[in-house]
Amino acid sequence: MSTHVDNHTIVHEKTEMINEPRKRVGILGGGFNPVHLGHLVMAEQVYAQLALDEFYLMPTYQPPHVDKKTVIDASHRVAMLELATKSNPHLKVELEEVYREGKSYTFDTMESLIAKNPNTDYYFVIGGDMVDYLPKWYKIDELMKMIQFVAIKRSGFPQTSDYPLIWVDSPRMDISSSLIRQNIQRGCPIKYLVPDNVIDYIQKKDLYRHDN
Ligand SMILES: Nc1ncnc2c1ncn2[C@@H]1O[C@H](COP(=O)(O)OP(=O)(O)OP(=O)(O)O)[C@@H](O)[C@H]1O
Ligand SMILES: O=C(O)c1ccc[n+]([C@@H]2O[C@H](COP(=O)([O-])O)[C@@H](O)[C@H]2O)c1
Repeated sequence: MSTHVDNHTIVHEKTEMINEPRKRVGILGGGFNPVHLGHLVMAEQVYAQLALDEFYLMPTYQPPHVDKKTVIDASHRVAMLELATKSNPHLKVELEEVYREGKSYTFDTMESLIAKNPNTDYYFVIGGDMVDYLPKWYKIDELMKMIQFVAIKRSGFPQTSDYPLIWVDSPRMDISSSLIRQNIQRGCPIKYLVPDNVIDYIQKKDLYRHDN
């Protein structure tokens, strides 16, 4: 087999890339400490309402801001995400930040993902509670030019921003990872708040009972 590549082949390949429809990919970044039904409902709603091609849940390695609490080891958070997304063919887990380690600044992550996938348009999803905090994100103005932010409307939080966000309406769910951790510590149920296979994992590994 010849490995010779002539100019005609290169031009042909470039034309193919240009003609290829751009891929539309959603990302929900978070601690997922642990993943809960609120995350999964948001992901599914944005995937469907924006007619995306794929959707990724992306665990942080280390939350980017110091005022955030610590998270348990990434290996457990990833294992729970794998279990939670197993039955849904278009929900996947993105491990970019876990592999990179260190603080998970979204700018660094998206710069790397865009370099690896230049034919993809990214839709980065955040809860409505995080919108007011966007001006404090690392290199936010550059990040805004690189990706499209999508905000999920959340009760009790304003639905306005100076940034060009897409607002998506999703069933309001008053669930958070903090609530799940609190329930576990207090011996309160987490059934129907977290997928059953994730509950099994939490019990088997004895997570969250002793610390937050
Ligand atoms: N119930 C929910 N409704 C809307 N957005 C949510 C909900 N739960 C989490 N989010 C959003 O999902 C993203 C990832 O959140 P994260 O993994 O930190 O979960 P969390 O439940 O907010 O965690 P914690 O309680 O530990 O702060 C964030 O943008 C957050 O605003
Ligand atoms: O890059 C930043 O400055 C930045 C600041 C706050 C949050 N984020 C990202 O927003 C996502 C949700 O954050 P959190 O703290 O609610 O888990 C997660 O992917 C973080 O990396 C990113």
